[in-house]
Amino acid sequence: MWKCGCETLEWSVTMEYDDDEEAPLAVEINDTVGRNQSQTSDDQRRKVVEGSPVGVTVITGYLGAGKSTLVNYILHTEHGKRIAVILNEFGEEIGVERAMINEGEGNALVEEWVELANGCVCCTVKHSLVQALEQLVQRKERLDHILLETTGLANPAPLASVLWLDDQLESEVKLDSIITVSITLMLMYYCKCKVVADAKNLRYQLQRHQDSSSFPEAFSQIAFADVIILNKVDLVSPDGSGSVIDELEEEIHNINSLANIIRSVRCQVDLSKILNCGAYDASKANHLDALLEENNSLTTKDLHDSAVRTLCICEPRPVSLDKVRLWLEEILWDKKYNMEVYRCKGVLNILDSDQLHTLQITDGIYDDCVVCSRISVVLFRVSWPCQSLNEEILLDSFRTCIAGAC
Ligand SMILES: Nc1nc2c(ncn2[C@@H]2O[C@H](COP(=O)(O)OP(=O)(O)OP(=O)(O)O)[C@@H](O)[C@H]2O)c(=O)[nH]1
Repeated sequence: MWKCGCETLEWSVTMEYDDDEEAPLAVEINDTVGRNQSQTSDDQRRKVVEGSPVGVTVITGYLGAGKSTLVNYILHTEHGKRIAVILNEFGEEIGVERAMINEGEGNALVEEWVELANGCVCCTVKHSLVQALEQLVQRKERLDHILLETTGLANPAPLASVLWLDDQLESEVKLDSIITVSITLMLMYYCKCKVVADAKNLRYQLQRHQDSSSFPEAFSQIAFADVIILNKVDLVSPDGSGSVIDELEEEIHNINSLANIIRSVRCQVDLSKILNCGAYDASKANHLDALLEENNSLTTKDLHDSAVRTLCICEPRPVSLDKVRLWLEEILWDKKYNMEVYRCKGVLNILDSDQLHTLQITDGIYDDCVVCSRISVVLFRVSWPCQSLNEEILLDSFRTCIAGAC
């Protein structure tokens, strides 16, 4: 991790994975939120505490696929479960993910939040994940389920081995399922070649990954999934049907014949199909063993697409929303600085506004919305192929968004 700060503008660029692990941040316990949601009787609760381990659902999916949208949907849906959420981010943009999940009406009903920053949960902060799980299971009488949202670049294999094979943990937590959220219409920037991965191109992209020895994220996320949510079908066909999507499903099944594929818009899926799946019973052991074997030879570097880099800009001074929009327009659509941005998300501290603004850009589609009150720091996350990265230009140009700046 390379970091630079000046008096008024702090920023950091994640150049490569940091070996130094940090303990999980702020395990926060909310005594009231979610309580009245539980419909489990005391007897049932005792049984849970004494007997069954807490189920963990791992939510993976490429950058911007809809992982937070899914977590958000689960947390805002009536299911009577008391859920803890573990969030993982590459950089220091802790708070951005959580703001995205709390988007919409009211706060999400969460028993506990654990935030794992400064690295990817599948490699550099794997140990922190184990610590976080250990802390959570100590309070398992308060919990029915744990959701683990990974970064968009996480490879599920190391997580599967931690959750499924760790003897220390296996009596207390249990891998319930790995859910991969896939973007039906996807823009991929991969090395020097730009691939528009609509249904047709996704096949090319997957084939490419299948043939490569590096077994990168998008492919492994599909290979390891128990459930694949084929999200954003609205961007391909209005009613989520059609031969293009059928073919795409077929391709996915060629990679992972066991996965259950669910088409969705905004991850609105039947929760009974994704929670308490018990996907890792004995019958799946051989399949998982084979996949884990395939991943064993990989190093940390192999786990990730080295063409993707992340920049996080933190600015404590309020910014002008109009100027931010203009700034983004120039970068994303006018290509003023000749950069190819794949994903951008942020929380904005807007001048004279006591509301929290989030912004989201995936595949060139812009979303901004007001979610709730008060924020003191602006956070951005931008990922793009490293050959076009120019941090200084981005940072300098972002300064023009500060309210009052010329
Ligand atoms: N059109 C459309 N947009 C969607 C759908 N699902 C999610 N989105 C939008 O896609 C953007 C990214 O969604 P997120 O849930 O933040 O994606 P993510 O996978 O958590 O993103 P990262 O954590 O950055 O990898 C947001 O602007 C969502 O509102 C969908 O089904 N259709």
